[in-house]
Amino acid sequence: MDAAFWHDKWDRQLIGFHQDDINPFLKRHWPAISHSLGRVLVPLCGKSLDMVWLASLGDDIVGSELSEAAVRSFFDEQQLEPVCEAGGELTRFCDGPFELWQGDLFALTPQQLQPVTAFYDRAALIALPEPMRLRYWQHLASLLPAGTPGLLITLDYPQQQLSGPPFSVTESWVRQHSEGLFEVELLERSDVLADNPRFVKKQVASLDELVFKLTRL
Ligand SMILES: C[S@@+](CC[C@H](N)C(=O)[O-])C[C@H]1O[C@@H](n2cnc3c(N)ncnc32)[C@H](O)[C@@H]1O
Repeated sequence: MDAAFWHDKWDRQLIGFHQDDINPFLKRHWPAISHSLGRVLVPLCGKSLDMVWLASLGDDIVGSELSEAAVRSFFDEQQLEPVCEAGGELTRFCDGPFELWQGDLFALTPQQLQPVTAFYDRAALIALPEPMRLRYWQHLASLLPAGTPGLLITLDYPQQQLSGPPFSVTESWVRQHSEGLFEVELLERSDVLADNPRFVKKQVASLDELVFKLTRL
C-alpha cells in the first residue's frame, strides 16, 4: 500500500474504513487507557470522528495523515479553519485541540511532536501489509515516551480467504512484534462477522475484532 494507493482512495472517496459513529470499543475501553488530560497521538488518522470524541474529553489530539484531502475534510466537517505551516517534509494543520501532521508518518520525528501521553490505533496497523506493518510498529514506538499507554484495535480473520486492507493482525503477531517495544494486554476479543457484510459475502469463515492495551516500554 504505497502513497498512490491511499491518495486514489481519498480522491475517489472509496473510504469504507471511515466510520460515521464513534468506535464502540474506543468508548468502552478508553477509560482503561487514559485517566488524565493530555496529548493523544492518532497515527494514520484519516478524518476519524474518534478524534472529536477524544477531544471532547479534554485531550489535545495529534494526528498523522498522508492525504491532504482527508485532513482538509476533517477540519471542514468540524467547521474549523486550520492554520497550516511547513514542518520538514510534512505540513502541520492546527485549530482548536487538533494538530494534524499531513504527510508520511515515517517522516515524522519525536522532536516535531511535543511529548504525547497516549495513543489510539484503529485501522492503522491493519491498513499496512508486511513488511511495512512492522516498520510502522517500530516507528510508532519511536515516537512515544516510555510508559505511554495506547489502545490498539485489530481484526483477526483467515487471511487466505480475503486480501487486505484491512489485513488480519492476530494476537500472536502483536505479542511477537511488540517484544522490547510494548507491554501487551488483550482487553477484548469480539466476533464481528455478522456486522461486516463484505466478509460474509466473501464467505470468510470468521472475523474477530481484538482490542489491546499497549504500554510503551
Ligand atoms: C484504513 S485508513 C484508517 C483511517 C482512520 N484511522 C480511521 O479509523 O478512519 C488508513 C489511513 O492511513 C493513511 N495513511 C496511509 N499510509 C500513510 C502514511 N505512510 N503516513 C500517514 N498516513 C498514511 C491513509 O491515507 C488512510 O487515511
